[in-house]
Amino acid sequence: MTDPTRVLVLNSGSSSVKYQLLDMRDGSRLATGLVERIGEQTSRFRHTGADGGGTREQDGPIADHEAALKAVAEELARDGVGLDSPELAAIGHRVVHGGLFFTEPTVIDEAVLTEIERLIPVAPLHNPANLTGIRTARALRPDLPQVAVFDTAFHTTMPEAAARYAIDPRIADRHRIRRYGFHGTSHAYVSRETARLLGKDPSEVNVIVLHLGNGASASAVQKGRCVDTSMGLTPLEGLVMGTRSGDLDPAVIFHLARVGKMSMDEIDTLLNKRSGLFGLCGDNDMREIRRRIDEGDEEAALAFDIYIHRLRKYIGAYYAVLGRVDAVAFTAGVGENAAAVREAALSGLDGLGLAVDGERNAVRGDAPRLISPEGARVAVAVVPTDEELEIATQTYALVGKTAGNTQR
Ligand SMILES: Nc1ncnc2c1ncn2[C@@H]1O[C@H](COP(=O)(O)OP(=O)(O)O)[C@@H](O)[C@H]1O
Ligand SMILES: CC(=O)OP(=O)(O)O
Ligand SMILES: [Mg+2]
Repeated sequence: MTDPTRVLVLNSGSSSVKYQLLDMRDGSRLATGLVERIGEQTSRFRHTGADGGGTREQDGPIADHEAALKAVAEELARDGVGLDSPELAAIGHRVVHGGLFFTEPTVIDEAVLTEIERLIPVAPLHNPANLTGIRTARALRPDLPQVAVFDTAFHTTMPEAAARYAIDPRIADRHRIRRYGFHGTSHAYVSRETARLLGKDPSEVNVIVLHLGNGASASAVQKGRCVDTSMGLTPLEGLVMGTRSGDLDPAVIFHLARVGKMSMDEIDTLLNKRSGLFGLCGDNDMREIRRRIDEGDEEAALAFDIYIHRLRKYIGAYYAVLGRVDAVAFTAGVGENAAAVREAALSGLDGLGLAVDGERNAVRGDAPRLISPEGARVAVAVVPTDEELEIATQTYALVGKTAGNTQR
């Protein structure tokens, strides 16, 4: 029998599961899908078969991540590519928080599960969902290698000056408080693809990557290595996000507790789930915000301005961190689709060699592309991220290695 060549990737988020089944011989997608709003009455499940065909949708409550994964397994089986398939080589899981311990993709065993569990206090929205994904998949296919690919891994190269907070290091170390950074799989993939777009090796270029999805983060990548990123101990720090505040004076928390009489849990929920664009104007979808701005809505316009102001500050900061910048790359849902965000983020920065060409910026598409004017000192690019492909690639490489199989 030939070696199995398929990898299933599970990206279990706080309230969603995204998945892709890939054939690693050519990277083709045999199935993709998304379960959204898990735990609510209005859950939605969209499954798409090979070559983007045979999309099936289901609406209705899906109680938890375990139920979601079982539904995913059933849909895959209906397409004849179920988890029992002998062609499946491994399952790759996105794990958001890997602390400092995990710097590489890792085959999951009991000790790895224990460590991921130990990190729950610093990733309460994400790690429990990731663990459920792993445990459910293991129960369905106990014989199959399961690999964890960590959001934090790419950022473990950050120098101490960038990774440490200015607090007593003994207290910081005791509680493992430092800046870990997230979305690393995306920052790694996009910085590499940006170098490729420029026709260079990643070791030759400095890139500022702006991952603007529902969660959003920026990173400074120097010659292929991350030297700074905007998320910290948890995915709350940094940019203004869909529902997260990003940076604020930590004293806001004391003030809300002492003067506002809010509990720690209430403040946590406020800053993680009821802030950012949503907290500012009641919408977290950039499409809706742009639509409201076009209709003259001032609340939406201010939310947009606050979002852009923060983004510009990080671009300037990472310019200084890197010293020389070869490219700025926009990625994820907002970065790939919202031309208005890209234009506003870089307007008036010609002095830094940064500019966006209006016509190029208006072009839509799935391919990496330049949006800076011809001959610009710094390339500005839209580079679609593909966390699932990157996780599959890393998973397959590791499983091949582990099995002593160097064939790719
Ligand atoms: N055509 C579009 N124009 C502007 N924003 C968009 C568009 N499509 C998606 N988005 C934004 O992308 C966000 C989702 O980004 P995504 O990277 O998929 O996030 P996540 O992986 O965190 O769920 C949406 O909330 C929306 O704000
Ligand atoms: C780490 C993080 O913020 O992830 P997401 O954008 O998927 O919520
Ligand atoms: Mg995302």
